[in-house]
Amino acid sequence: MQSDCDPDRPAHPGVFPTREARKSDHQPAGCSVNFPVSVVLPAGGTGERTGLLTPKQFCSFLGRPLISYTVQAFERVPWIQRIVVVVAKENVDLMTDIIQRFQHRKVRVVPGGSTRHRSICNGVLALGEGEEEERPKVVIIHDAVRPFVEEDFLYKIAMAAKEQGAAGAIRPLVSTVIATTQEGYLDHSLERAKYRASEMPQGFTYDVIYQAYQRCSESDFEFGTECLHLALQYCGTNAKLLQGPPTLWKVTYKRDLAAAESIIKETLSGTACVITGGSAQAVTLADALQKAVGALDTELDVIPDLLGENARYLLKESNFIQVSVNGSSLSEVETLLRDLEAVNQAVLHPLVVIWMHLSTSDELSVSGRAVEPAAIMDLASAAKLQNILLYGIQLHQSKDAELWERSVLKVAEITSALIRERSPALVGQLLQA
Ligand SMILES: Nc1ccn([C@@H]2O[C@H](COP(=O)(O)OP(=O)(O)OP(=O)(O)O)[C@@H](O)[C@H]2O)c(=O)n1
Ligand SMILES: O=C(CO)[C@H](O)[C@H](O)COP(=O)(O)O
Repeated sequence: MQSDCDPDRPAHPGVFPTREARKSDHQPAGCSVNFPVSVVLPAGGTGERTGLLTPKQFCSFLGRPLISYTVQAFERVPWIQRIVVVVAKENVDLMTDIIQRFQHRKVRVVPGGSTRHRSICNGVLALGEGEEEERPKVVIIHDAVRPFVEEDFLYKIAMAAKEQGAAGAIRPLVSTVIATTQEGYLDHSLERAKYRASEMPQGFTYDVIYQAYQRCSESDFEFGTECLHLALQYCGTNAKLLQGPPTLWKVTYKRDLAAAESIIKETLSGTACVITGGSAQAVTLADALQKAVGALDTELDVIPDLLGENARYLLKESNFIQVSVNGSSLSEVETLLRDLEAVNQAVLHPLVVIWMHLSTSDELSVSGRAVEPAAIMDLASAAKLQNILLYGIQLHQSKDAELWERSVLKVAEITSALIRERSPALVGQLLQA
Protein backbone atom coordinates (compact mmCIF):
# COMPACT_ATOMS: atom_id res chain seq x y z
CA MET A 1 0.00 0.00 0.00
CA GLN A 2 1.29 3.45 -0.81
CA SER A 3 2.11 5.38 2.29
CA ASP A 4 1.85 9.13 2.09
CA CYS A 5 4.96 9.49 4.18
CA ASP A 6 7.25 7.60 1.86
CA PRO A 7 9.52 10.23 0.30
CA ASP A 8 10.95 7.79 -2.23
CA ARG A 9 7.64 7.26 -3.97
CA PRO A 10 5.96 9.61 -6.38
CA ALA A 11 3.04 11.31 -4.74
CA HIS A 12 -0.31 10.21 -6.07
CA PRO A 13 -1.78 12.88 -8.30
CA GLY A 14 -4.75 12.98 -5.97
CA VAL A 15 -2.61 14.58 -3.29
CA PHE A 16 -1.41 17.22 -5.71
CA PRO A 17 -4.42 19.49 -5.83
CA THR A 18 -5.68 21.25 -8.90
CA ARG A 19 -5.50 24.98 -8.88
CA GLU A 20 -9.22 25.15 -8.23
CA ALA A 21 -9.06 22.75 -5.29
CA ARG A 22 -6.16 24.72 -3.87
CA LYS A 23 -8.15 27.91 -4.06
CA SER A 24 -11.24 26.55 -2.37
CA ASP A 25 -9.88 24.00 0.09
CA HIS A 26 -6.37 24.97 1.04
CA GLN A 27 -5.93 28.67 0.67
CA PRO A 28 -6.06 30.25 4.10
CA ALA A 29 -8.93 32.71 4.21
CA GLY A 30 -7.77 36.27 3.58
CA CYS A 31 -4.33 35.03 2.63
CA SER A 32 -2.61 38.34 2.29
CA VAL A 33 0.89 38.75 3.60
CA ASN A 34 1.47 42.33 4.60
CA PHE A 35 5.23 42.14 5.04
CA PRO A 36 7.96 41.68 2.43
CA VAL A 37 8.86 38.07 1.70
CA SER A 38 11.68 36.98 -0.62
CA VAL A 39 13.11 33.60 -1.51
CA VAL A 40 16.50 31.93 -1.82
CA LEU A 41 16.62 28.83 -4.02
CA PRO A 42 19.96 27.03 -3.62
CA ALA A 43 20.73 25.40 -6.97
CA GLY A 44 24.51 25.28 -6.88
CA GLY A 45 25.01 21.54 -6.42
CA THR A 46 26.31 18.96 -8.87
CA GLY A 47 23.74 16.25 -8.16
CA GLU A 48 26.37 13.58 -7.66
CA ARG A 49 23.87 11.05 -6.31
CA THR A 50 21.89 10.99 -9.57
CA GLY A 51 24.97 9.68 -11.35
CA LEU A 52 24.22 12.02 -14.27
CA LEU A 53 26.53 14.60 -15.82
CA THR A 54 23.85 17.30 -15.82
CA PRO A 55 23.07 18.68 -12.35
CA LYS A 56 19.52 17.56 -11.53
CA GLN A 57 18.14 21.11 -11.32
CA PHE A 58 18.94 21.53 -15.02
CA CYS A 59 17.45 18.21 -16.15
CA SER A 60 14.45 18.81 -18.38
CA PHE A 61 10.89 17.53 -18.09
CA LEU A 62 8.67 18.13 -21.06
CA GLY A 63 11.28 20.49 -22.49
CA ARG A 64 11.60 22.58 -19.36
CA PRO A 65 14.33 22.38 -16.71
CA LEU A 66 13.39 21.35 -13.19
CA ILE A 67 14.61 24.66 -11.78
CA SER A 68 12.10 26.52 -13.95
CA TYR A 69 9.21 24.54 -12.42
CA THR A 70 10.43 25.41 -8.95
CA VAL A 71 10.92 29.08 -9.82
CA GLN A 72 7.41 29.24 -11.23
CA ALA A 73 5.94 27.68 -8.11
CA PHE A 74 7.22 30.75 -6.25
CA GLU A 75 6.74 33.30 -8.98
CA ARG A 76 3.00 32.67 -9.19
CA VAL A 77 2.61 33.58 -5.49
CA PRO A 78 1.64 37.26 -5.58
CA TRP A 79 3.02 38.15 -2.14
CA ILE A 80 6.52 36.86 -2.91
CA GLN A 81 8.63 39.78 -4.03
CA ARG A 82 12.05 38.58 -5.11
CA ILE A 83 13.63 35.21 -5.84
CA VAL A 84 17.38 34.69 -5.68
CA VAL A 85 18.55 31.57 -7.47
CA VAL A 86 22.04 30.52 -6.42
CA VAL A 87 23.97 28.51 -9.00
CA ALA A 88 27.57 27.41 -9.48
CA LYS A 89 29.64 30.12 -11.23
CA GLU A 90 29.89 28.05 -14.41
CA ASN A 91 26.09 27.83 -14.62
CA VAL A 92 25.27 31.53 -14.25
CA ASP A 93 24.88 31.97 -18.03
CA LEU A 94 22.78 28.83 -18.33
CA MET A 95 20.48 30.02 -15.53
CA THR A 96 20.23 33.50 -17.04
CA ASP A 97 19.20 31.89 -20.31
CA ILE A 98 16.54 29.79 -18.54
CA ILE A 99 15.12 32.93 -16.93
CA GLN A 100 14.81 34.60 -20.32
CA ARG A 101 13.47 31.56 -22.11
CA PHE A 102 10.72 30.88 -19.58
CA GLN A 103 10.06 34.54 -18.88
CA HIS A 104 10.66 34.50 -15.17
CA ARG A 105 10.19 37.98 -13.81
CA LYS A 106 11.20 38.06 -10.16
CA VAL A 107 14.52 36.24 -10.38
CA ARG A 108 18.09 37.31 -9.78
CA VAL A 109 20.98 34.88 -10.28
CA VAL A 110 23.82 34.78 -7.77
CA PRO A 111 26.99 32.63 -7.85
CA GLY A 112 27.06 29.83 -5.30
CA GLY A 113 29.64 28.31 -3.00
CA SER A 114 31.27 24.94 -2.53
CA THR A 115 28.61 23.71 -0.07
CA ARG A 116 24.86 24.18 0.29
CA HIS A 117 25.26 26.48 3.31
CA ARG A 118 27.76 28.65 1.43
CA SER A 119 25.36 28.92 -1.49
CA ILE A 120 22.41 29.80 0.75
CA CYS A 121 24.53 32.36 2.58
CA ASN A 122 25.40 34.05 -0.75
CA GLY A 123 21.70 34.22 -1.55
CA VAL A 124 20.84 35.74 1.82
CA LEU A 125 23.60 38.35 1.44
CA ALA A 126 22.32 39.23 -2.05
CA LEU A 127 18.85 39.91 -0.60
CA GLY A 128 20.43 42.27 1.94
CA GLU A 129 22.18 44.45 -0.63
CA GLY A 130 20.90 47.95 -1.18
CA GLU A 131 18.88 50.13 1.17
CA GLU A 132 17.75 48.72 4.50
CA GLU A 133 14.09 49.28 3.67
CA GLU A 134 14.45 47.02 0.63
CA ARG A 135 15.39 44.05 2.79
CA PRO A 136 12.73 41.37 3.17
CA LYS A 137 11.18 40.83 6.56
CA VAL A 138 11.06 37.08 5.92
CA VAL A 139 13.32 34.93 3.75
CA ILE A 140 12.02 31.56 2.55
CA ILE A 141 14.74 29.04 1.72
CA HIS A 142 13.78 26.16 -0.52
CA ASP A 143 15.87 23.57 -2.36
CA ALA A 144 15.63 24.17 -6.10
CA VAL A 145 15.08 20.43 -6.52
CA ARG A 146 11.72 20.30 -4.71
CA PRO A 147 9.42 21.52 -7.46
CA PHE A 148 5.98 20.72 -5.99
CA VAL A 149 5.57 23.39 -3.36
CA GLU A 150 2.18 25.02 -2.95
CA GLU A 151 1.16 28.54 -1.97
CA ASP A 152 -0.87 27.53 1.06
CA PHE A 153 2.12 25.86 2.70
CA LEU A 154 4.45 28.76 1.83
CA TYR A 155 1.95 31.05 3.48
CA LYS A 156 2.00 29.01 6.69
CA ILE A 157 5.79 28.98 6.72
CA ALA A 158 6.05 32.73 6.09
CA MET A 159 3.56 33.57 8.86
CA ALA A 160 5.21 31.22 11.37
CA ALA A 161 8.66 32.56 10.49
CA LYS A 162 7.55 36.13 11.03
CA GLU A 163 6.06 35.24 14.39
CA GLN A 164 8.72 32.86 15.64
CA GLY A 165 11.89 33.94 13.80
CA ALA A 166 12.24 30.56 12.10
CA ALA A 167 9.94 27.86 10.74
CA GLY A 168 10.42 24.68 8.76
CA ALA A 169 8.63 21.79 7.10
CA ILE A 170 8.77 18.33 8.66
CA ARG A 171 7.60 14.87 7.59
CA PRO A 172 7.26 11.64 9.54
CA LEU A 173 10.29 9.35 9.33
CA VAL A 174 9.98 6.47 6.89
CA SER A 175 12.71 4.25 8.35
CA THR A 176 13.90 3.95 11.91
CA VAL A 177 17.20 5.75 12.54
CA ILE A 178 19.87 3.61 14.14
CA ALA A 179 23.35 4.32 15.45
CA THR A 180 26.12 1.89 14.62
CA THR A 181 29.30 1.03 16.44
CA GLN A 182 32.64 1.63 14.74
CA GLU A 183 32.75 -2.06 13.95
CA GLY A 184 29.43 -1.89 12.11
CA TYR A 185 27.14 -3.40 14.77
CA LEU A 186 23.93 -1.93 16.11
CA ASP A 187 24.63 0.45 18.95
CA HIS A 188 21.13 1.77 19.56
CA SER A 189 18.03 2.83 17.69
CA LEU A 190 15.99 6.00 18.06
CA GLU A 191 12.33 5.93 18.97
CA ARG A 192 10.94 6.71 15.54
CA ALA A 193 7.72 8.34 16.72
CA LYS A 194 9.76 11.02 18.51
CA TYR A 195 11.73 12.12 15.45
CA ARG A 196 10.87 13.86 12.19
CA ALA A 197 12.56 14.34 8.85
CA SER A 198 13.43 17.98 8.28
CA GLU A 199 12.35 19.10 4.81
CA MET A 200 12.02 22.39 2.96
CA PRO A 201 10.73 25.11 2.68
CA GLN A 202 12.06 26.87 5.71
CA GLY A 203 11.44 30.49 6.62
CA PHE A 204 13.41 32.96 8.73
CA THR A 205 13.22 36.60 9.57
CA TYR A 206 16.01 38.27 7.64
CA ASP A 207 17.82 39.22 10.83
CA VAL A 208 17.84 35.66 12.18
CA ILE A 209 19.20 33.97 9.06
CA TYR A 210 21.68 36.80 8.42
CA GLN A 211 23.03 36.63 11.98
CA ALA A 212 23.12 32.83 11.94
CA TYR A 213 25.40 32.87 8.91
CA GLN A 214 27.55 35.69 10.35
CA ARG A 215 28.14 33.74 13.55
CA CYS A 216 28.41 30.12 12.39
CA SER A 217 31.73 28.31 12.08
CA GLU A 218 33.69 27.09 9.07
CA SER A 219 32.76 23.59 10.14
CA ASP A 220 29.06 24.51 9.94
CA PHE A 221 29.60 25.92 6.46
CA GLU A 222 31.49 22.83 5.39
CA PHE A 223 29.48 19.99 6.94
CA GLY A 224 26.17 21.42 8.17
CA THR A 225 22.91 20.35 6.55
CA GLU A 226 20.33 22.24 8.60
CA CYS A 227 19.57 25.98 8.55
CA LEU A 228 17.09 25.65 11.44
CA HIS A 229 19.93 24.32 13.55
CA LEU A 230 22.06 27.42 12.83
CA ALA A 231 19.16 29.66 13.88
CA LEU A 232 18.87 27.77 17.16
CA GLN A 233 22.56 27.52 17.92
CA TYR A 234 23.61 31.03 16.93
CA CYS A 235 20.47 33.11 17.50
CA GLY A 236 18.66 31.12 20.18
CA THR A 237 15.63 30.86 17.87
CA ASN A 238 13.49 27.74 18.26
CA ALA A 239 11.90 27.08 14.91
CA LYS A 240 8.19 26.39 14.62
CA LEU A 241 7.81 23.04 12.84
CA LEU A 242 4.93 22.43 10.45
CA GLN A 243 4.05 19.11 8.88
CA GLY A 244 4.19 19.52 5.12
CA PRO A 245 2.60 17.48 2.33
CA PRO A 246 4.47 14.47 0.85
CA THR A 247 4.89 16.37 -2.42
CA LEU A 248 7.68 18.39 -0.80
CA TRP A 249 10.07 15.50 -1.29
CA LYS A 250 13.53 16.26 -2.71
CA VAL A 251 14.80 14.99 -6.06
CA THR A 252 17.98 13.21 -4.97
CA TYR A 253 18.43 10.05 -7.06
CA LYS A 254 17.89 9.33 -10.74
CA ARG A 255 14.61 7.56 -9.98
CA ASP A 256 13.32 10.79 -8.41
CA LEU A 257 13.67 12.52 -11.76
CA ALA A 258 11.45 9.89 -13.36
CA ALA A 259 9.01 10.23 -10.46
CA ALA A 260 8.88 14.02 -10.86
CA GLU A 261 8.19 13.71 -14.56
CA SER A 262 5.48 11.17 -13.98
CA ILE A 263 3.81 13.37 -11.33
CA ILE A 264 3.79 16.28 -13.75
CA LYS A 265 2.37 14.18 -16.57
CA GLU A 266 -0.22 12.32 -14.51
CA THR A 267 -1.42 15.42 -12.76
CA LEU A 268 -2.13 17.11 -16.02
CA SER A 269 -3.57 14.29 -18.07
CA GLY A 270 -6.67 13.71 -15.97
CA THR A 271 -8.91 16.38 -17.49
CA ALA A 272 -9.48 18.21 -20.73
CA CYS A 273 -12.02 20.69 -21.92
CA VAL A 274 -13.59 20.44 -25.38
CA ILE A 275 -14.67 23.75 -26.91
CA THR A 276 -17.24 23.13 -29.62
CA GLY A 277 -18.03 26.65 -30.79
CA GLY A 278 -21.68 25.58 -30.52
CA SER A 279 -21.89 23.84 -33.90
CA ALA A 280 -24.06 20.73 -33.95
CA GLN A 281 -21.42 18.65 -35.73
CA ALA A 282 -18.78 19.64 -33.19
CA VAL A 283 -21.11 18.81 -30.31
CA THR A 284 -21.78 15.36 -31.78
CA LEU A 285 -18.04 14.77 -32.13
CA ALA A 286 -17.39 16.04 -28.59
CA ASP A 287 -20.06 13.76 -27.12
CA ALA A 288 -18.70 10.73 -28.92
CA LEU A 289 -15.19 11.68 -27.85
CA GLN A 290 -16.31 12.13 -24.26
CA LYS A 291 -17.38 8.50 -24.10
CA ALA A 292 -14.34 7.12 -25.91
CA VAL A 293 -11.73 9.19 -24.04
CA GLY A 294 -13.44 8.56 -20.70
CA ALA A 295 -12.72 4.88 -21.24
CA LEU A 296 -9.06 5.83 -21.69
CA ASP A 297 -8.98 7.59 -18.31
CA THR A 298 -9.18 11.23 -19.30
CA GLU A 299 -12.25 13.15 -18.27
CA LEU A 300 -13.68 15.59 -20.81
CA ASP A 301 -15.86 18.61 -20.11
CA VAL A 302 -17.73 19.87 -23.17
CA ILE A 303 -18.43 23.61 -23.41
CA PRO A 304 -19.47 25.89 -26.30
CA ASP A 305 -16.92 28.65 -25.57
CA LEU A 306 -14.86 30.24 -22.83
CA LEU A 307 -17.19 33.14 -22.22
CA GLY A 308 -18.81 34.11 -18.92
CA GLU A 309 -18.80 31.31 -16.35
CA ASN A 310 -16.79 29.07 -18.68
CA ALA A 311 -13.77 31.40 -18.43
CA ARG A 312 -12.98 29.57 -15.19
CA TYR A 313 -11.60 26.70 -17.27
CA LEU A 314 -8.65 28.92 -18.17
CA LEU A 315 -7.53 28.81 -14.54
CA LYS A 316 -8.02 25.08 -14.12
CA GLU A 317 -4.69 23.72 -15.37
CA SER A 318 -6.81 21.79 -17.83
CA ASN A 319 -5.95 20.68 -21.35
CA PHE A 320 -8.00 22.00 -24.24
CA ILE A 321 -9.45 20.61 -27.41
CA GLN A 322 -10.72 23.23 -29.81
CA VAL A 323 -13.03 21.78 -32.42
CA SER A 324 -13.29 23.67 -35.71
CA VAL A 325 -15.77 22.54 -38.30
CA ASN A 326 -14.87 23.12 -41.93
CA GLY A 327 -12.92 26.11 -43.22
CA SER A 328 -9.16 26.33 -42.92
CA SER A 329 -9.05 29.11 -40.35
CA LEU A 330 -7.05 28.67 -37.17
CA SER A 331 -8.61 31.78 -35.66
CA GLU A 332 -10.50 29.95 -32.89
CA VAL A 333 -7.39 28.22 -31.65
CA GLU A 334 -5.45 31.48 -31.93
CA THR A 335 -7.99 33.12 -29.63
CA LEU A 336 -7.75 30.21 -27.21
CA LEU A 337 -3.95 30.46 -27.15
CA ARG A 338 -4.15 34.20 -26.49
CA ASP A 339 -6.55 33.59 -23.58
CA LEU A 340 -4.25 30.92 -22.15
CA GLU A 341 -1.18 33.09 -22.55
CA ALA A 342 -2.92 35.88 -20.67
CA VAL A 343 -3.19 33.63 -17.60
CA ASN A 344 0.18 31.96 -18.13
CA GLN A 345 1.61 33.14 -14.82
CA ALA A 346 -0.86 30.84 -13.14
CA VAL A 347 0.20 27.79 -15.10
CA LEU A 348 2.87 25.73 -13.41
CA HIS A 349 3.04 22.98 -15.98
CA PRO A 350 2.89 22.77 -19.77
CA LEU A 351 -0.61 22.55 -21.19
CA VAL A 352 -1.77 20.55 -24.17
CA VAL A 353 -3.98 22.26 -26.72
CA ILE A 354 -5.36 20.11 -29.52
CA TRP A 355 -6.82 21.76 -32.54
CA MET A 356 -9.31 19.27 -33.91
CA HIS A 357 -10.35 20.06 -37.41
CA LEU A 358 -13.51 18.30 -38.48
CA SER A 359 -14.02 18.50 -42.21
CA THR A 360 -16.88 17.23 -44.29
CA SER A 361 -16.30 15.24 -47.47
CA ASP A 362 -17.79 18.12 -49.45
CA GLU A 363 -15.23 20.54 -48.15
CA LEU A 364 -12.37 18.22 -49.00
CA SER A 365 -13.58 17.70 -52.51
CA VAL A 366 -13.73 21.45 -53.05
CA SER A 367 -10.55 22.64 -51.39
CA GLY A 368 -8.35 19.55 -51.19
CA ARG A 369 -6.26 19.81 -48.04
CA ALA A 370 -8.14 22.00 -45.62
CA VAL A 371 -5.30 23.40 -43.53
CA GLU A 372 -1.75 24.53 -44.29
CA PRO A 373 0.59 22.51 -42.02
CA ALA A 374 3.02 25.45 -41.87
CA ALA A 375 0.37 27.65 -40.24
CA ILE A 376 -0.13 25.33 -37.29
CA MET A 377 3.65 24.80 -37.00
CA ASP A 378 4.22 28.56 -36.66
CA LEU A 379 1.45 28.87 -34.12
CA ALA A 380 2.84 25.90 -32.16
CA SER A 381 6.36 27.36 -32.06
CA ALA A 382 5.05 30.60 -30.57
CA ALA A 383 2.83 28.73 -28.09
CA LYS A 384 5.73 26.54 -26.96
CA LEU A 385 7.50 29.61 -25.60
CA GLN A 386 4.52 29.97 -23.26
CA ASN A 387 4.79 26.31 -22.29
CA ILE A 388 1.73 25.38 -24.32
CA LEU A 389 2.03 22.31 -26.53
CA LEU A 390 -0.16 22.67 -29.59
CA TYR A 391 -1.05 19.63 -31.68
CA GLY A 392 -3.44 19.28 -34.61
CA ILE A 393 -5.72 16.43 -35.60
CA GLN A 394 -7.65 16.33 -38.84
CA LEU A 395 -10.75 14.24 -38.97
CA HIS A 396 -13.02 13.64 -41.91
CA GLN A 397 -16.68 13.20 -41.27
CA SER A 398 -17.98 10.12 -42.96
CA LYS A 399 -21.63 9.40 -43.61
CA ASP A 400 -20.87 5.73 -43.09
CA ALA A 401 -21.69 5.10 -39.38
CA GLU A 402 -19.08 2.39 -38.99
CA LEU A 403 -16.31 4.47 -40.53
CA TRP A 404 -17.29 7.44 -38.40
CA GLU A 405 -17.20 5.36 -35.22
CA ARG A 406 -13.76 4.07 -36.12
CA SER A 407 -12.51 7.60 -36.75
CA VAL A 408 -13.84 8.81 -33.42
CA LEU A 409 -12.11 5.95 -31.63
CA LYS A 410 -8.86 6.77 -33.42
CA VAL A 411 -9.19 10.45 -32.47
CA ALA A 412 -9.83 9.45 -28.87
CA GLU A 413 -6.70 7.31 -28.83
CA ILE A 414 -4.54 10.01 -30.39
CA THR A 415 -6.00 12.66 -28.06
CA SER A 416 -5.35 10.56 -25.00
CA ALA A 417 -1.79 9.78 -26.09
CA LEU A 418 -1.02 13.44 -26.83
CA ILE A 419 -2.35 14.55 -23.45
CA ARG A 420 -0.49 11.83 -21.58
CA GLU A 421 2.80 11.74 -23.46
CA ARG A 422 3.14 15.41 -24.44
CA SER A 423 5.61 14.40 -27.09
CA PRO A 424 7.80 17.35 -28.13
CA ALA A 425 8.39 15.69 -31.49
CA LEU A 426 4.69 15.94 -32.37
CA VAL A 427 4.22 19.59 -31.39
CA GLY A 428 2.85 21.54 -34.37
CA GLN A 429 2.07 18.35 -36.32
CA LEU A 430 -1.23 17.88 -38.05
CA LEU A 431 -2.20 14.26 -37.47
CA GLN A 432 -4.80 12.43 -39.50
CA ALA A 433 -7.48 10.28 -37.87
N1 LIG B 1 27.30 23.73 -3.19
C1 LIG B 1 25.99 23.53 -3.22
C2 LIG B 1 25.45 22.25 -3.02
C3 LIG B 1 24.05 22.08 -3.08
N2 LIG B 1 23.27 23.12 -3.37
C4 LIG B 1 21.82 22.94 -3.57
O1 LIG B 1 21.20 22.44 -2.41
C5 LIG B 1 20.02 21.71 -2.75
C6 LIG B 1 19.89 20.39 -1.99
O2 LIG B 1 21.10 19.68 -2.03
P1 LIG B 1 21.36 18.23 -2.62
O3 LIG B 1 20.13 17.49 -2.87
O4 LIG B 1 22.38 17.62 -1.74
O5 LIG B 1 21.99 18.60 -4.05
P2 LIG B 1 23.40 18.25 -4.64
O6 LIG B 1 24.47 18.71 -3.72
O7 LIG B 1 23.41 18.79 -6.01
O8 LIG B 1 23.32 16.66 -4.71
P3 LIG B 1 24.46 15.60 -4.36
O9 LIG B 1 24.67 15.69 -2.87
O10 LIG B 1 23.90 14.29 -4.79
O11 LIG B 1 25.69 16.02 -5.13
C7 LIG B 1 20.09 21.49 -4.27
O12 LIG B 1 19.11 22.30 -4.90
C8 LIG B 1 21.48 21.89 -4.62
O13 LIG B 1 21.63 22.42 -5.93
C9 LIG B 1 23.82 24.40 -3.57
O14 LIG B 1 23.09 25.35 -3.81
N3 LIG B 1 25.18 24.56 -3.49
O1 LIG C 1 16.52 18.59 4.29
C1 LIG C 1 17.22 19.55 4.21
C2 LIG C 1 17.33 20.59 5.25
O2 LIG C 1 16.79 20.24 6.39
C3 LIG C 1 18.00 19.74 3.01
O3 LIG C 1 17.18 19.64 1.90
C4 LIG C 1 19.09 18.79 2.97
O4 LIG C 1 19.96 19.07 4.00
C5 LIG C 1 19.72 18.88 1.60
O5 LIG C 1 20.99 18.46 1.60
P1 LIG C 1 21.48 16.98 1.40
O6 LIG C 1 20.69 16.32 0.32
O7 LIG C 1 22.92 17.23 1.04
O8 LIG C 1 21.30 16.29 2.70
